[in-house]
Amino acid sequence: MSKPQPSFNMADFMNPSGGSQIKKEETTTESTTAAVPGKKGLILGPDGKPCRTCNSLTDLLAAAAATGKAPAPTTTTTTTTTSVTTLPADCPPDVETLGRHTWTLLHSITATYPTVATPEKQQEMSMFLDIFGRIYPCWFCAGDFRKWKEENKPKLETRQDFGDWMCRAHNAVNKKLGKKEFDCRFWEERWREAKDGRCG
Ligand SMILES: Cc1cc2nc3c(=O)[nH]c(=O)nc-3n(C[C@H](O)[C@H](O)[C@H](O)COP(=O)(O)OP(=O)(O)OC[C@H]3O[C@@H](n4cnc5c(N)ncnc54)[C@H](O)[C@@H]3O)c2cc1C
Repeated sequence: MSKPQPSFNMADFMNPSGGSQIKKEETTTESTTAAVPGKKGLILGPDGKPCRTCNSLTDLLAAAAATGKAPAPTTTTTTTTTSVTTLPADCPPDVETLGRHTWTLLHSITATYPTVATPEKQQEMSMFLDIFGRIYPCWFCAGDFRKWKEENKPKLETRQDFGDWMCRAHNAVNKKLGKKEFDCRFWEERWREAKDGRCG
């Protein structure tokens, strides 16, 4: 069966408005061009096409709208005070949706980790983190995660240590994106044992 042909030119997808995503230099061998610091435009994947899981929906839609291939992005007010551009639920994830769901998985893994882990469990988790850093679908996010992990060796002896380590890993990304850092004293309350009745 033949592969579907792309219905766009690469130049069509250079984002004229720049956008909010951090554009990172290539950090892995499997990645490609275009993501040069200071250069405006969508981040490309290994196939030379815009990488959906590396760009925000806002940027993807703005680029598509600029070429008349999609309507201009709309914003929706969520239950918080934040206005966000939202995807229909059956669309593939952008960098933000993928990130949000992945952090839920990663913090939930730490929250259910043994209080004191056996050497085997620690080895298993170490392998998981290595593989995660290689396969995460946003290639430059994965590269930065690997670099951070190299400089901050995973602490896998206890749940408390591992949860705190993951919280600091997440904060490194928050900091990079200019977001507020989370107070890691409260990671367990956030991801394991909510203190008030709202969470059941
Ligand atoms: C490994 C990894 C690397 C990433 N790298 C990039 C990147 O380079 N560029 C990019 O644009 N996006 C990146 N992302 C996505 C980014 O981190 C966010 O997930 C995305 O921007 C959506 O953010 P959010 O504000 O909804 O909350 P998220 O950051 O997704 O957080 C979800 C929830 O986790 C809680 N939380 C926040 N910080 C912490 C913490 N430190 N510890 C515990 N709980 C916390 C809060 O309750 C928050 O609502 C990455 C994601 C992952 C998993």
